[in-house]
Amino acid sequence: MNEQISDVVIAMGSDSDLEIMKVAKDVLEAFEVSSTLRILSAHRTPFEMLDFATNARAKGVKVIIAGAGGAAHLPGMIAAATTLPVIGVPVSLRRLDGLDSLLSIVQMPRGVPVATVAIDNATNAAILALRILSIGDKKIESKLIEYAQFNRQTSLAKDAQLDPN
Ligand SMILES: Nc1c(C(=O)O)ncn1[C@@H]1O[C@H](COP(=O)(O)O)[C@@H](O)[C@H]1O
Repeated sequence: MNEQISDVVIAMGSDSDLEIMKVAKDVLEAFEVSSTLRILSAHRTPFEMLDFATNARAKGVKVIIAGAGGAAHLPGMIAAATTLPVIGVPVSLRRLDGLDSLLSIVQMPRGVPVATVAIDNATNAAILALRILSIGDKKIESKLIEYAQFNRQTSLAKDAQLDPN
């Protein structure tokens, strides 16, 4: 088991989610924030998943990103066992196109929130994690401002190219 812990842990239900979830790690890396990838499943490794969620805060984790597909109970079960913020990524599978994952993650009962991003949108999960971390970190805050400026400039350039007249 990987015991190395960063501010952000990116958990996923299976290695088949890795291609989608790895994007969150790449985005965090671009902001110079390290993260730890874990395969944890509420269904297949319930005891390890609960052990992780129960002890995450004490180990220094600040935000948990959790992605899963299908009957995607992982983000909600992690949220049930920690008071840390949990960001859920619905991963799309071949059948049902991710709608099952989305509904499994987003429809949490009152009192146990999972901040759910769009289907397969691990980028937004990372950006939201960075926004949470930026509350206590000026360096991340200024990088987020730069990122928004970059997106603005990119969009303005596309607008200008569309019809230069
Ligand atoms: N939804 C969950 C959970 C869970 O919620 O605990 N554990 C695995 N899975 C999901 O099962 C899908 C298929 O997994 P396999 O490809 O390993 O059969 C994956 O998208 C995974 O997230």
